[in-house]
Amino acid sequence: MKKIVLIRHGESLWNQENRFTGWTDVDLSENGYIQAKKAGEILKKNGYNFDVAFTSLLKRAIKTLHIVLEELDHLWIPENKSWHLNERFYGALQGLNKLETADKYGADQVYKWRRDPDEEPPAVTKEDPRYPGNDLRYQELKEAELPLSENLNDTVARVLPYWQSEIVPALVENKHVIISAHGNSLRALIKYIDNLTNEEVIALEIPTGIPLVYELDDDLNKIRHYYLK
Ligand SMILES: O=C(O)[C@@H](CO)OP(=O)(O)O
Repeated sequence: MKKIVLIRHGESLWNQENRFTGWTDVDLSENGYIQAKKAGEILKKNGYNFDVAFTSLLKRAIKTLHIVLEELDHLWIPENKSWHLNERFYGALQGLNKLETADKYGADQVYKWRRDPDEEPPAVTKEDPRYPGNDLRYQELKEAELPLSENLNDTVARVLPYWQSEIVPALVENKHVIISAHGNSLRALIKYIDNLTNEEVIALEIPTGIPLVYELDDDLNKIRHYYLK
C-alpha cells in the first residue's frame, strides 16, 4: 500500500479578503502560518516522514510546505516546484472580491465560474499585468502553455501530465510523497485519482492547511482517503 499526503496551503491574505487569487502570488495570512505549523505538528504526531516533496511556484504553497517540513525536521528532502501545480488561473477575475463580483454578475454565474469544470472565467489579454507571460518565473513556458483563463478541465489537463511524469515514478519507487498545492490544482488531481464525475467534483471543497492522506494500491488505485486532524 502507498500513501500520499496532499495539503492545500494555509489560509492566504486573499482567502481572508475573499478575493479571486489564481496565479497572484499572495502570502499566507497570520492564520495561514498557524494552520501550516499545526499541519506539520499533526503529521509529526502521526509519525509521517517524506522522501520527496512537490509544490507550485506560488509562495503560499511553498511556505506551507517549508513550515510543515520544518516541523518534521525534513527541510533537507528534495523539493520539486512546478507551474503545473499552480492554482487554477482565474483570468480577469483575479484580484476581484468574490461577493462584489456576485453582486455584479449574479451569484449563479459566479458559482459557475468557481465550480463548473466547463465554465471558463473571463480571460485577461496579453497586455494585462496579470498575464503570466510578463512574469520571470514562467519564462520557460511556451506561449501556448501560458493561460489567459482556465476552467477546471484546463487545470486537469496541465496537472495530470506532471502527475504521470514526475509524481507517479516517485510513488512506484515507494517514495513517501507530499504535495503542497492549491484548492483547484488539488481538486483537479483528486478528480483523476478518485475518478469523480463533474457533479461530484463540483461539491468537493478542500480546507486550507489540513493534511489529506490518500492510500493507494500498487496500481495506484485509491483504497481510501482521510484528513489528519
Ligand atoms: O481564488 C482562488 O484562487 C480560489 C482558491 O482560493 O478560489 P475558489 O475557491 O473560488 O476556486
